Amino acid sequence: MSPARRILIAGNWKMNGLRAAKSELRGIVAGLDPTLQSKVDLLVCPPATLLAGFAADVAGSPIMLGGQDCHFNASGAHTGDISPDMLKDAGAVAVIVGHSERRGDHGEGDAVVNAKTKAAWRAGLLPVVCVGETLAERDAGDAAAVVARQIRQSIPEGATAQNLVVAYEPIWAIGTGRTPTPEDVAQVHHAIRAVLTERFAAEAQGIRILYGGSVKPDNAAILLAVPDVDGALVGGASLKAADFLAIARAAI
Ligand SMILES: O=C[C@H](O)COP(=O)(O)O
Repeated sequence: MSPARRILIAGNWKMNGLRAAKSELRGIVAGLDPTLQSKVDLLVCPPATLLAGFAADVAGSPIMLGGQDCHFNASGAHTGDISPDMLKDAGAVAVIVGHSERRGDHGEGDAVVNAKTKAAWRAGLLPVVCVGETLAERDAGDAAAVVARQIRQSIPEGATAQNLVVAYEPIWAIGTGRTPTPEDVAQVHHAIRAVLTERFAAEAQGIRILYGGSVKPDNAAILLAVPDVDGALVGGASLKAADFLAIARAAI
């Protein structure tokens, strides 16, 4: 973790959470302390149905809200979709794009992720662009190459340290309790930094690269200490305020 890059701990609630889950959000806000606030950025990405209702609860706190996906258009005839402008209007400052569950469940390829990233920028949102390899790709020794290709194709020209976050999420580690070794994480994050540098020169040094995939309170410190890991994208463990805060505290 470079001192120039602030740690970001992001929670992706995925398709979990009814209005009563607001108690967990309030628990996160209540659990903040000055040390945590001074060293770590915290982002909560609830389902879109909860965003607007959560905005009042984070007002005045440093907790940021984000969407989990967006359309690449600002408005129009796209039944069931949500635009980045709508997310912003509901209180989001960021949006996850290219999550492997979107890529897998909805057939979203790198070109679509690229368009969504541009759309997020147009709306003034910070995109968190997800990349990651399948187990077969890892077993074939292709993890770094797959991720490098996704970085080249999913991220448009114009990325800067301020307008982009990358999340490396090996698909086989998501929700499985399995994680790569710290050495494996370091190797892929180094490869990501190298491609970002090739494309965005000095800006790449400031772009945060998060690790995601079965991050829990008991493994967070080890994963967050890996070079070039600038934070975490947390799924299951972000649903409980105590676990999310424990992961954030493990970063400092
Ligand atoms: O976006 C979050 C990731 O997919 C990780 O999910 P997980 O922490 O439940 O493995």
